[in-house]
Amino acid sequence: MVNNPSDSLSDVPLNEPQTNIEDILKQVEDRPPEIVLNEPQSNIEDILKQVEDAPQRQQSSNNILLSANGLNKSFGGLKAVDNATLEVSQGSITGLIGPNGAGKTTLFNLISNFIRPDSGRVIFDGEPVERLQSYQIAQMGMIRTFQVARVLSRLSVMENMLLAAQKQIGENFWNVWLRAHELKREEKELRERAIAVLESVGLADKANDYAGSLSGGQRKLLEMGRALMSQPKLILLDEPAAGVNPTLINQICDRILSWNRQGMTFLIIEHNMDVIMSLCDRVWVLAEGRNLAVGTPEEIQNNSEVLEAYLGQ
Ligand SMILES: Nc1ncnc2c1ncn2[C@@H]1O[C@H](COP(=O)(O)OP(=O)(O)OP(=O)(O)O)[C@@H](O)[C@H]1O
Repeated sequence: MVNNPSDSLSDVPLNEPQTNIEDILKQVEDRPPEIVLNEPQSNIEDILKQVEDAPQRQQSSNNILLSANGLNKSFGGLKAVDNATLEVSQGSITGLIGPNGAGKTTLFNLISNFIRPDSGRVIFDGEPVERLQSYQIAQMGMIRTFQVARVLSRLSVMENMLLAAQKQIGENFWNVWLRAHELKREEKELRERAIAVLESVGLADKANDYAGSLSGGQRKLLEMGRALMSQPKLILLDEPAAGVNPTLINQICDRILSWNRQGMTFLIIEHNMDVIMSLCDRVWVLAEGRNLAVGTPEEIQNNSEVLEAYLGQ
């Protein structure tokens, strides 16, 4: 006689699954000790990390938005940045100056992680960032510009602005292409914001021109506008006045001051001392990769070591 499957099922005692659960619970209880030991180890690491970070979190609550400590970077035998320290207070315009080759741009690159430090620590907005990718730092709200403005020449000024508003996910072609397509959804709101920012940098009438047709100074203004589109917490400007005519320099300074009054924090590398003196609350001086001085613009202007470093050049 062939067994009916339903008959055989009905033969299974009802309490069988309960027995299985008990077995499973027993197995969990009997887990090998090494599995259990792993858990406290990772907790201890977490706790140590929290203790390590505690002073910096404290600093952050003391109004320090960015702090770099003991940063080092060598290129072959050349120590470009040598145990450098720098702090930027929330809401400030902080200057970074020094003779040619002092290591200012390298320090910018280390802070924004365009290059990795050999050692040292960077805390941004209360978090250590020296191990993050540069795009992750940008996503956290630290945006930088370059000595030679990096605009997308074959796109219009407006397209440059719209792309900058997207979450920074790296600069390769496909990421840019993906971003361009994602834009469709939120375009209206972004366009309104872009027009407002372009008006504030005096480029609204160039919105439909190719970015490549702009002058060097206008590209710098566009780069600053792009930085603002992502609504950052801190903007790092690398020589905003270099190669720019005096009228545009005044316009750039006005814009920086006006955005600062609205709450934006800036760290600025600049050789033009008039710009540094008129904009900055506090100035850090580097020479040969090392910290030489820090103080108000007036203090720095009258610091004999700083004058010597520049004259020595
Ligand atoms: N990628 C690199 N490879 C080798 N050397 C480098 C590199 N980048 C910078 N340097 C060297 O490191 C030193 C510091 O350069 P850096 O550009 O940071 O100085 P800087 O203060 O920004 O100078 P400047 O005011 O002229 O722009 C210089 O001697 C420079 O030649």
